[in-house]
Amino acid sequence: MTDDEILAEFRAADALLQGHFLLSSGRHSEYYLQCARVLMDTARAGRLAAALAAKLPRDLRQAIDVVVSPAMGGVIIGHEMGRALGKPAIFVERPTGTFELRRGFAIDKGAKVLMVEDVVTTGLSSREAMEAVRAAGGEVVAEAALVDRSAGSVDLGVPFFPLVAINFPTYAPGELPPELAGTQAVKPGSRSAAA
Ligand SMILES: O=P(O)(O)OC[C@H]1O[C@H](OP(=O)(O)OP(=O)(O)O)[C@H](O)[C@@H]1O
Ligand SMILES: O=C(O)c1cc(=O)[nH]c(=O)[nH]1
Ligand SMILES: [Mg+2]
Repeated sequence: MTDDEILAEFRAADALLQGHFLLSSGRHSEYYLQCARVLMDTARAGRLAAALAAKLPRDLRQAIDVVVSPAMGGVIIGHEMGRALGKPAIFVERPTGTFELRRGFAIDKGAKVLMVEDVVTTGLSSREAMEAVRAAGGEVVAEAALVDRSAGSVDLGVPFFPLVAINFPTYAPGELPPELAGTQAVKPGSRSAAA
């Protein structure tokens, strides 16, 4: 799929939002990609996962033992990636603020893990999820995501395969541009404000 075709899927799902958003990292942005709206169409979710899986080198695809995603945003695309790759898909979640495996999920010692996210902005959530995977005994060999909002500038410490890379500017709370300053930010994601 071309970048234009992928962004057309986001527009068709009314998932490219404009306003004032507080992101998971604490940064602010005028734009938000609501991947949950893209993935609510199961055929579209399957199509995008197949396109993302096709971006992974063949030897990497074969080496992966398990797909792990950070909840909530990573769960659906992680599950679809597991289906596309023919691998099991599990997730980490943070009911107390730190990612952990629950629900009877476990990772075999040394298992090769593909981390799958919906969106990567600063990479903070990805790095936190990778810590949980390593603590559980897994080896993170790569990450895949629907969208890299850092337009290639983020370093996750492992090879990173986004379906599309976009540069939507983000701002620290004290550095808001005039069009955002003085407007109330909406926080669509589920990371607790305290985490
Ligand atoms: O690269 P980052 O700066 O960490 O930003 C991206 C993260 O933000 C969103 O999750 P969020 O924490 O909002 O919660 P959710 O997945 O539960 O919606 C998204 O799903 C990524 O996990
Ligand atoms: O950085 C984020 O929290 C974020 C940005 C975005 O565009 N979409 C999303 O789901 N999360
Ligand atoms: Mg998330």
